Amino acid sequence: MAAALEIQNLEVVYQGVIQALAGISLQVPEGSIVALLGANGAGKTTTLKAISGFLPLENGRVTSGSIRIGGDNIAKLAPHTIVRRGTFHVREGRHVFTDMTVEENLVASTFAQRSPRSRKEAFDEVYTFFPILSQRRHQPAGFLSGGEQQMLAIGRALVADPKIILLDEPSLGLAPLIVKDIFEIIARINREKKVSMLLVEQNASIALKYASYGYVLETGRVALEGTTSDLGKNDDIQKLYLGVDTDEIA
Ligand SMILES: Nc1ncnc2c1ncn2[C@@H]1O[C@H](COP(=O)(O)OP(=O)(O)OP(=O)(O)O)[C@@H](O)[C@H]1O
Repeated sequence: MAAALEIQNLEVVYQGVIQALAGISLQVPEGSIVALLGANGAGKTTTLKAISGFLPLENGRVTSGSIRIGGDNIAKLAPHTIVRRGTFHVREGRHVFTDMTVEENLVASTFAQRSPRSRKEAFDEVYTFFPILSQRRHQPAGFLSGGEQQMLAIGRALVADPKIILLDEPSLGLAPLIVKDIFEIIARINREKKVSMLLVEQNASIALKYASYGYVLETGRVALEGTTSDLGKNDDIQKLYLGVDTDEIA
């Protein structure tokens, strides 16, 4: 299967000295959901920022390696060019414009729209996936619950009609039932719109459930990779990420 995203030997350095990624390689096949797991500071968010072109904003730099989207190396492109080519980064912490209404937040994403469809069509699609946003469309986004803000953050990505969405910790700080609802919709977007996803999650059990393949990062390197069904059976993953006491089971 063709790759929506292919990273080879990627190295990233912040402030000229802090090496955050020390040569990682990974692939997201077209139409798939791939999980990126790892402890705090392993380099997950840095990987997403390298793809979306955000590193220079934090004095970070790709020092070596390639990031290919649809075959083209985008490692040196500016963020607005990358998003217009179909890669949308839904950042950790539900970045929405809190003083703007739900619909104004969607309008703010139209600069990145790839398809010629009208705003109305794009917004109606968001409201079909997230009906609660339609009810709240004229309210300031700051009045939404955490779960609704996460839905809006994903809705803003949908407006752009991306080929691939980079999702950074969509479950963070949300109640388990809301997390399940949001992931069911993420899975529908992936299935129905064939949008590929690279998913960073601390919640390994949910990531392994919805992704088909996963990579585990450790201090800037890929320590382990495999299908999510294999990773779910791995002793280290069970101990470190799923809270299973494998010694006790044995
Ligand atoms: N803006 C920055 N300036 C300097 N160092 C940074 C910056 N952002 C991240 N780092 C460092 O790069 C490494 C990787 O950080 P990163 O945020 O990518 O990890 P992570 O796996 O996403 O962790 P978390 O789960 O805590 O978000 C860490 O050592 C971190 O301290």
